[in-house]
Amino acid sequence: MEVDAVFIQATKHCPKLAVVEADDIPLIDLSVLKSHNSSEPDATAIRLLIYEIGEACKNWGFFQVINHGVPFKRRKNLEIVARKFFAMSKEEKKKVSRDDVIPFLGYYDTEHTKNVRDWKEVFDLTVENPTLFPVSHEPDDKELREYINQWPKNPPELREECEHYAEEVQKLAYKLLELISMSLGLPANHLNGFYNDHTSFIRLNHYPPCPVPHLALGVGGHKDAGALTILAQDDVGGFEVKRKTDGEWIRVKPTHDAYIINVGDIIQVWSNDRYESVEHRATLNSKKDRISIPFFFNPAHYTIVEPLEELIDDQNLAKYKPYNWGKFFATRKRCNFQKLEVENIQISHFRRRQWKAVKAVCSSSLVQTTHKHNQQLLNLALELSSPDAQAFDFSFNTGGEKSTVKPQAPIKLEAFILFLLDHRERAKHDYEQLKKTVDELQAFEQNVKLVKELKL
Ligand SMILES: O=C(O)CCC(=O)C(=O)O
Ligand SMILES: [Fe+2]
Repeated sequence: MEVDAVFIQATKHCPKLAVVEADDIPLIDLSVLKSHNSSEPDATAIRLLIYEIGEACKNWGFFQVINHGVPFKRRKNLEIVARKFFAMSKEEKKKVSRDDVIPFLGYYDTEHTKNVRDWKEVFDLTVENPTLFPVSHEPDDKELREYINQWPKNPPELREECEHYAEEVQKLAYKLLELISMSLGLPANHLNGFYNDHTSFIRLNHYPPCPVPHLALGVGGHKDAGALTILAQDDVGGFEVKRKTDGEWIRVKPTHDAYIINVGDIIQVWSNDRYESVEHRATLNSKKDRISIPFFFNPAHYTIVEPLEELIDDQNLAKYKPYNWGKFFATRKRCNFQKLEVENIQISHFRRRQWKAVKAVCSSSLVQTTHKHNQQLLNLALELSSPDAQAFDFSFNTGGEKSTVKPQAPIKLEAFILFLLDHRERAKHDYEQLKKTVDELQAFEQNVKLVKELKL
C-alpha cells in the first residue's frame, strides 16, 4: 500500500524497531486518598504520596496512577463506544467535523504535529458545555464565543458515556492538582482558582493500523500545552515518553486500569521550571488499531499564566513572561490544522530576557571563533537551546549590521557558564554530550579563562 508522503517522518523522528521499556517509571498508588471506614486518611501516608508525586514530576515529568477512584466501567464503556464511532464511515463521521465555525470540537483526521501529519483520527469535546473561548488568536481581538459540543447521531450513547466519564475524571484531576500544589509547598487549593471557568477537554484518539509504523507516528513528539493530562490508553501500547536523563524514547507498557499523568507546559511555567513538561508521542502498530483517551485539564481562557509568586524570589527569578492561556491555545489550534513553515507557538517564546541573553551568547560568532573547542561547545549549546534561539536570534556579531545589543563579553561568558550549569542540573544527558564534545569540562573552563584573558 502506498503511503502519502505527508505522513512520513524525518529519519531522526522515526521510531526505532527495538522498543525500550523502563521498569522504573513511577507507578503511584492513590488508595490512601480514600478514607476507609470514614476515618481520617493517614497523614504520614499522604505526606509520602505528595513527596512521591513531586519526585515523579521533577525527575520524569509524568507518572502512572492506580486506585485513582475512576470506576473502570466508565472508562471501558467509553472505549467501546469510541471504537463504534470510529468504525463508522468517513461520511458519517464527517457530519460532526471540526470546521471554521467550530474549530476545536468534533471529528477530524488532518492534525499535524511539528508539521508532519499524524496517522490518526480524533473526536474532541469540552468538559464544560458550552466553554467560553476567544474567537481569534489576535491579541487585540477580544471577541469570545461559546463553544458547544457536536454530538453524532450514532452511536447514540456516545454523548452520555463522554459526559459520565468527564465527570469522574474531573474529580481525579482536582485531586492531582491539589497533590501537585502541595508538592510545590503550597496549600492544597492554591491552583483551584484558575479552574472556575475551566477549558478542559477530552479527546478520543483512534490510530488505525499503519503499513509503515517505522516511518510514521500516531502523534509526533510534542509537549501538552495545558496544565495536566490524564491519559487512558487501551492494551495495545504505543505511548512513549522522552526520558529526561538520556533523551531515550521509553514505551509505557499498558497497565490495567492505570492512568498516565503528565505535567503540561502550564505547570512548567507555574512551577518556574521545577517541573518540566515532558515530550511524548504515540507510535503505531501494523496490525492493530489503538484507542487512547486524554483528558486535558486546562484553566479558564482568561488565565494569565506566569510563574507563581510564591515560588520566585531574588534567588529564583521568574523565568517566563506572563501569557494569556486562551490566546496561546487559539494560536496553537490555528497551526495544528495546516502545514506551516513556521514553528508553532511554544512557552519557550515567553522566556524572560535574562535567559535570552544567555542564548545570545551562544549565537555570538565573536565568541565562537576564538577557539575551536569553544566553537564546538557553543554550537552544541545553541542546538540544545534551539527553540529559544530561533525565536530571538540577536546575531550581534562583531559589529555586524543587525547588532542591536552591545554586550560585555565577560558578563556574557558568565551567563553562558550559568546556562551550562543550569543544563547540567536539568538534563544530565545534554551535559554529558557537552562534556564529550569538549573532551572534558576542565578543558572548557580553561578555554573560558582564555577568552576572558583575551578580553573579548
Ligand atoms: O495516544 C497517546 O498515547 C498519546 C496522545 C497524546 O499525547 C495527545 O493526544 O496529546
Ligand atoms: Fe499529548
